[in-house]
Amino acid sequence: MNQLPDAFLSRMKEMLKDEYSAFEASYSLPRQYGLRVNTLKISPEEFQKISPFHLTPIPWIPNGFFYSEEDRPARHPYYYAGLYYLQEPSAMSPASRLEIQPGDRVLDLCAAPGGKATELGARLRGEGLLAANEISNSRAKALLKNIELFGIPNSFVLNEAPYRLAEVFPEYFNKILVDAPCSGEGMFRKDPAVAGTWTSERPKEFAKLQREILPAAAAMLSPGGLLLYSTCTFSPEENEGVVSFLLESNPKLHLLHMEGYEGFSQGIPDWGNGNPELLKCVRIWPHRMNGEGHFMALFQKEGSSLNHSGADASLPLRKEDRKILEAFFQDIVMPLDWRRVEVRGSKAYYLPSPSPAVRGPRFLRNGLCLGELKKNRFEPGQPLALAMKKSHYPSVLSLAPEDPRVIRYLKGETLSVERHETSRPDGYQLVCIKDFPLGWGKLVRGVLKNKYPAGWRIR
Ligand SMILES: C[S@@+](CC[C@H](N)C(=O)[O-])C[C@H]1O[C@@H](n2cnc3c(N)ncnc32)[C@H](O)[C@@H]1O
Repeated sequence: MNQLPDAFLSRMKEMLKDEYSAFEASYSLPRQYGLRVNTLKISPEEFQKISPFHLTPIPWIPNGFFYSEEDRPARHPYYYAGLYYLQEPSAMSPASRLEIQPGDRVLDLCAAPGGKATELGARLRGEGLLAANEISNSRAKALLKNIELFGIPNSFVLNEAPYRLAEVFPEYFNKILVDAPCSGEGMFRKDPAVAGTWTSERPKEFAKLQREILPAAAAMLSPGGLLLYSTCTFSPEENEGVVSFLLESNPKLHLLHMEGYEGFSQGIPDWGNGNPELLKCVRIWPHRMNGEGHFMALFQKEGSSLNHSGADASLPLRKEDRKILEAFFQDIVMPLDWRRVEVRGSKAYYLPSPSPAVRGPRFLRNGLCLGELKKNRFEPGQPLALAMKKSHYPSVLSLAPEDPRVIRYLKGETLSVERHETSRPDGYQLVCIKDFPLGWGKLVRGVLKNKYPAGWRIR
């Protein structure tokens, strides 16, 4: 670990007093590696059975595991099947403490690269809406890819400033996560470069930004709805200070207790405006548990939930498009509500329900991309493959993890396939690793043409 900034250390000394030496000593310990199972695709128990990694459950996250540095799960084909997300263990906490029910209207306002949005989306189980927003265009693209990899079928991916979204979605969402841009003091052990960019001005600058973002989130929260604010930093002004500001400026918001864990510490009222309610906030300290550091506050807005029963907005499907789509989808054993299928340009999408008719915000994706309509035929898309189960498609090439063709498939190479390996001798095959789809291939006389998208291929 490089030398930490002096101004940071002396502020932490003042904050932590007797505990400071334990905090400082935690920086000489190795960082923690975490993996969160995608429960849309596999249960944590089943994953443990098939996983080749050294996993130990993370006690405060039901689907989270510590893994060993030598495991390298980012290189394993299961990663490309979207079976898990690699995430620092304390960063798993915010999404786990925002209760999600299938059917909820969920907004992740600062979502890229998707560490928390993928978990929120998985817990919707395909019902309701996940709106994942990211202000930076390049980061929003990474977010989209992670949402597609996870197979989340009911999402919007947006690229907007929070205040612009607030104009479009007044009191619309009943669950909102604001995992705010912050000075990142809890990242110093994981990513020493963050320590290099820290200055003593950073907390104040970020607190200003957080005070701009949170009112927009509060305006989009429906009565009775829940808002979780989180940062990965320790500075009081970005945490208890910002929470105090939000409570003072929004009298309808109240703090709630979160499901505890022995290592969680309370917020400190004196680090905000002295309001004893701040004790309900949670601080994760690296010297008190096996995580790098986080802060969370869970708010509820007064009132009871509004009924958003507005009709879903989808364009009518042209007869000829539907005919082409039906020819492909008649084979797929996956429930499809045709009122939610929309063709834009040459691409077909499956819209979430609800799918509010909104104008104005920049969308990177509105619904699940099913694939492309070509002249009188349909080419299924990569996001569709990842949102499917092996049992949904009648002809599957199921490869064992150790089969060298898995890596060759992920590299975009053409594969040889024996006749007995698929049910159909030609046409589209859903290529799977064990039971989990990786993408499409098209079989012609024993040769599988690779349909794995060029931008996703491994080198
Ligand atoms: C802590 S990161 C989010 C991490 C993400 N939730 C995850 O778990 O993968 C904060 C995000 O806020 C975005 N951001 C920066 N300025 C912003 C602003 N003014 N309004 C909204 N988001 C902003 C950053 O681009 C960054 O992606």
